[in-house]
Amino acid sequence: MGNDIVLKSTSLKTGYYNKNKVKTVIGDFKNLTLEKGDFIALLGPNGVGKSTLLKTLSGELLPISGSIIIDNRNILDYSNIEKSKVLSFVFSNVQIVGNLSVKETVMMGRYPYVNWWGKLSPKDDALVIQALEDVGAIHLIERKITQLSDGERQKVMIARAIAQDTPLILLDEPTAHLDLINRIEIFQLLKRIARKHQKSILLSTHEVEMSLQIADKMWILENGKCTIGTPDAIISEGEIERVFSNKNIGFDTNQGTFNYCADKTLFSYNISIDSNVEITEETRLRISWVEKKFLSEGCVRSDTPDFIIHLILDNNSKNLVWDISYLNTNKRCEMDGLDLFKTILKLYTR
Ligand SMILES: Nc1ncnc2c1ncn2[C@@H]1O[C@H](COP(=O)(O)OP(=O)(O)OP(=O)(O)O)[C@@H](O)[C@H]1O
Repeated sequence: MGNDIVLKSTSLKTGYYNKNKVKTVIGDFKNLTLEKGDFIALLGPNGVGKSTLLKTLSGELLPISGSIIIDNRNILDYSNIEKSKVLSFVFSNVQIVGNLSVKETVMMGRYPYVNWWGKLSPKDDALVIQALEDVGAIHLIERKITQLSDGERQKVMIARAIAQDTPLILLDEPTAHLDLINRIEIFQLLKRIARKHQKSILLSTHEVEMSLQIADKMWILENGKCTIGTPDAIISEGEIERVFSNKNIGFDTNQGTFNYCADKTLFSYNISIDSNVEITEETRLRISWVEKKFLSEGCVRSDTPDFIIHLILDNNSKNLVWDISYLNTNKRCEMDGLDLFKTILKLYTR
């Protein structure tokens, strides 16, 4: 195993045994490798087997077959205490045991290293402080874990994993239930940790757009198989569209974002801008959002459209207005996208 490889699995099958010892294979993976400093997002639809894979890689679940080597040793050969020195696992639903303080919670990450007398050393104390500083939660150190918000608690659980100081950190949906700012913060924080401490980090997530922007590599699970690649490779191979798009969700490969589309085509349109209109950034933005609205309603752009929509400067009001041509009718309406859509819909359905 190369020096930078932290985990390597070979011919790994994940899954479960029922009461009668009948096995269900959930995932079948040829080779999976995690290297030092990797920040990897594990993605896939609900129920595809992300948690099962993480639990198997962490040794919580036995593989159906195949091997997992961590730090040059088979995971089955590790005692629990030895395993907690090579990998830490952050769960999505934080199980709070007792009424511990933030400091005591992060201290738990140091228990694999307690000395003969079961005592934590000043070095352990320093590592706990450092971990809380790394996640930006040092100000919470004296608080009770039960008195934190979900985002704060998640940062503390990540601090505990940092304090555990393992080469490998696995996280199961660490951003579930968090608001956008906290989701981005957790992603960036984990990436910083991967870089700064050369940890290998694998997290399961449903954040496709964020993973494309922040992760080094993506592992995409589908039908029990895993496709691995950098975001640019994954996008250019059309993998995101294939796995995550459907008739209602389109993927914009240039922007790396999803667009919501309607099931049925309603009407076709074309938008143009009058030469008297000054095209500012705001106008351009407005039009692009009008088009998103149209897309979500099932309207398609066409060169031979049902509706010709022209953005003009109204001579009287000096405001920008939409001029709509449909059959032999002309109608005007406010710049607003919803107003435009409703006006067109009325003409179309009358
Ligand atoms: N203990 C279990 N015994 C049997 N089957 C299980 C068990 N836990 C999960 N499964 C099944 O294994 C499959 C994969 O579940 P898993 O939780 O790994 O999916 P996931 O990709 O993490 O899903 P989600 O995105 O919804 O969290 C599902 O069909 C699930 O019902």
